[in-house]
Amino acid sequence: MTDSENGRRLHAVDDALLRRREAISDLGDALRLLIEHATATEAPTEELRRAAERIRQAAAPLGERARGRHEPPSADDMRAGVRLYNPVTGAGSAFAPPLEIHQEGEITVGACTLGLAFEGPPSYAHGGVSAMLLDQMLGYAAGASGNPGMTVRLDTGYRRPVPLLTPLRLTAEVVDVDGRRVTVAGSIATAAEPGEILVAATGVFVGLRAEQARRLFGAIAGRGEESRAG
Ligand SMILES: CCCCCCCCCCCCCC(=O)SCCNC(=O)CCNC(=O)[C@H](O)C(C)(C)COP(=O)(O)OP(=O)(O)OC[C@H]1O[C@@H](n2cnc3c(N)ncnc32)[C@H](O)[C@@H]1OP(=O)(O)O
Repeated sequence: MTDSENGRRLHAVDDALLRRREAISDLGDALRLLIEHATATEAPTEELRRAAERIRQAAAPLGERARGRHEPPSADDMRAGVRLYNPVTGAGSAFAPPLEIHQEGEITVGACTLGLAFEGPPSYAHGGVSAMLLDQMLGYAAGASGNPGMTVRLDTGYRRPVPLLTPLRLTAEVVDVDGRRVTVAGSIATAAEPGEILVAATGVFVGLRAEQARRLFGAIAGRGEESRAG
């Protein structure tokens, strides 16, 4: 194969992957709309039954070719941090708000709006949802500082309830690195009043030893090697 033929082939693979990622995001958008409408709906009971039937029909072909627990999604790229089904940030996840995260210097900044599906106390977010957002934010900050790790501790202080259907601003910052142990602090506020902290959290993240990484993720890494080799 000539260089230009090889180049065209790689380009076609990239295009196919990009199209698949777009399709996954599109499906994620549709699922999130479905969840939000299904949570908010006061449609007649018969309409709920018809919708349930149509949704089962739509879901069936998606289940025909499904991956298993140790098989990463074909459109993901773990090394590049592309995780389309992450339940907090994944564009393809039905549950994800999704939270959008970026880095501003040393500070990790996140933005999202929680819909009615995330309700705990009436009109406010469930406390577990706030903890989930903060776990992701703090974990991202640890990774962005060059110290990726798993959460071993997450302390969450709920100062004010987090309003639904309101743009939120989240921040996180590494406060200490002690060997494999990284301590990160973060918070949730509304975008309109970023100075008023609603929820504050401190998390401890531990970088895995090689043996721990092999024990926990060896099966998945093995699959990655196989699919790259193939
Ligand atoms: C741009 C970059 C982007 C990056 C994007 C990435 C985004 C990702 C975001 C993802 C976000 C989501 C992330 C998630 O959701 S991660 C999912 C939730 N977390 C877990 O499932 C972790 C479960 N825990 C374990 O499997 C083990 O504890 C591991 C394997 C992690 C450590 O194994 P082990 O427990 O046997 O420990 P060790 O012998 O190795 O020693 C470890 C060191 O740590 C200290 N320690 C242990 N426990 C605690 C504790 N509770 N408080 C304080 N310190 C603790 C310990 O004393 C020792 O310190 P030292 O004695 O050496 O000083």
